[in-house]
Amino acid sequence: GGLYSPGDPLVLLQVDTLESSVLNSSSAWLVEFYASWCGHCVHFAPTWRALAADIQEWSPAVNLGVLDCADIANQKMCGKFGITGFPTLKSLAFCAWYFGGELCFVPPTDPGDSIQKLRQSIITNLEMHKETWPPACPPLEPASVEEIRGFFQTNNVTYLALIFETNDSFLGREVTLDMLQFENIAVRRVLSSEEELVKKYGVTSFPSSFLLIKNGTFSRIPVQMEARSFYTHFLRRLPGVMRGPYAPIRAPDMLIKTTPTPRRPADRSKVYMADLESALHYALRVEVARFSVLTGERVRALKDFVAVLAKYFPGRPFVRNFLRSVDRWLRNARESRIPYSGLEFVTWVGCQGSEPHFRGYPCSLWTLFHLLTVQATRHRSVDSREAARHSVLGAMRGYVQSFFGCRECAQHFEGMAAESMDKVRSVDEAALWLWSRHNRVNARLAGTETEDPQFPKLQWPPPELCPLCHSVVNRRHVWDKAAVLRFLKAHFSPANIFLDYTEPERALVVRRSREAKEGAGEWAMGDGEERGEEEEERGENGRGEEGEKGSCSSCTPASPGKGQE
Ligand SMILES: Cc1cc2nc3c(=O)[nH]c(=O)nc-3n(C[C@H](O)[C@H](O)[C@H](O)COP(=O)(O)OP(=O)(O)OC[C@H]3O[C@@H](n4cnc5c(N)ncnc54)[C@H](O)[C@@H]3O)c2cc1C
Repeated sequence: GGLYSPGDPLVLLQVDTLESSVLNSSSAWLVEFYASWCGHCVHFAPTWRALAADIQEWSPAVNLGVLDCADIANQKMCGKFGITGFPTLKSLAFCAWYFGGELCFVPPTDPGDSIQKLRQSIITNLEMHKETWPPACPPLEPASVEEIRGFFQTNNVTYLALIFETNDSFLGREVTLDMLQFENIAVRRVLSSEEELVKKYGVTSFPSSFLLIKNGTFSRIPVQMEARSFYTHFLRRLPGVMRGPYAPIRAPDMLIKTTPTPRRPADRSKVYMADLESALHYALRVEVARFSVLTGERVRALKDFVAVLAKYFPGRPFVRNFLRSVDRWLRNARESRIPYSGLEFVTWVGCQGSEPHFRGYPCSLWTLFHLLTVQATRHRSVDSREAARHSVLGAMRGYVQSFFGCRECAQHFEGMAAESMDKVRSVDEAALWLWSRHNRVNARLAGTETEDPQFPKLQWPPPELCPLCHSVVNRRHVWDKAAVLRFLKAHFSPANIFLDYTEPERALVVRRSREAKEGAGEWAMGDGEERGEEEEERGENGRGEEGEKGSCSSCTPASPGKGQE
């Protein structure tokens, strides 16, 4: 389930229905690619729904759809469309790209736009595709004197409504599309510059509209206001005008399979390895993989992120081996371009929301980074270059900037980072910095529609988790930072990570692509036919069966003294 339901006046697409209904369709499609976990998509959904309702009548020519890129099944398709942030609007214009492999997107519309602006930009986009005009779409260009003169000879309708307007007005085109499903009437726009027609009908104000009847008579359309809804209301009630047999496209909705996710009871005082591993997979295999090729800043961000993970992630041995291999591979890769492909399992436990669009990935990403900042306090680095390479906050900043799909979240986070991240002087301060910035985000989001009612956004840790963190001075709440730091170190410690609901161990492999040409490689996680040097690196308890139950102290990279550096 995503943010939309089958009752909404738009088409819920899935990877299979996208192929069958959108590609090669006789109408134009505007598809919102969203991620159900993305707060800004939650905010945008009412706008998109309202737009769909507003232009429902245009549906033989223009259809609105949605595709949830957070749904693993759709991931590849989203990658194919080059979706790198959410929400993204793309118009899939009816041209032959599916056959020719050519993508013909129009520039995405700004999700902050009003319904009117979005509606008008649909028309503008349609008009940019003159050669590939959707067969189901009526002509929208201005009418000429000749066309009007011979109109009733060439068209079998009783009425022709002429909307006189200035060039920049969208009214005529909107009413034309609004009347698309109605028979026995046509609507054409006439520009105010079309002097002969303006004179002929005695038009004195723009916009205004005239009704021509097949028997040769004409009259001004009497409306209270020269506006879209008044025109369509009048025209749809003319005698002999009725709705045609067009049936809107709804069928694909039926194909949407929603498998209810089982509730996984979780304890709020614990951290779950399933969330952390899911965050890793989602980050590396979904978010990073959205970019078909990585270059420049993104390569650096990925390298820093993986370096930090390889050093600090207290994972099961096979995950740690995997991270170290990726790190090594990324560091040694001379190539500046790194293509790769995807992988697919994600289970939320501590981050499971009461609805599928709550919590999940962003929750696990916060958890992962808190854990990493705390792990870093356990490794004192002597070499400052080494320390810089393993700066958790720097890696988080780079990751969020380069890859985090919720682009507005990324902007907010970057704002906070730019303001104060460089003032952080120690690993302890880094853990506290992230804690306090996360609390700022919690405060900003409390009470908004992205808040899961069952997990209200509170200042964290609440008194029941850490009584000592809170005190009151002069009747004002104050945090005891030393207590908070102690609490963070205990909460995000390997001993507090539980393995409930983790997937069984898999061998995760980094390999050079078989097809790799010179200068390019691939990295992939697989079921592991190709175990290379990673095999030798397996930890002492390679199978980790004990570790499947209880906490994860046995799967940590060892305590500081044990020399994992
Ligand atoms: C970098 C970043 C920026 C974001 N910006 C936005 C935004 O601008 N707008 C938007 O709508 N959403 C944003 N989000 C998403 C949002 O912050 C939440 O992650 C999401 O709404 C899920 O909330 P949640 O209730 O699961 O708890 P989360 O806030 O995700 O927290 C996850 C878990 O971390 C623990 N926790 C909570 N607070 C703290 C803390 N202060 N210190 C340590 N641990 C803590 C708790 O155990 C909590 O369950 C952002 C996410 C990230 C990762």
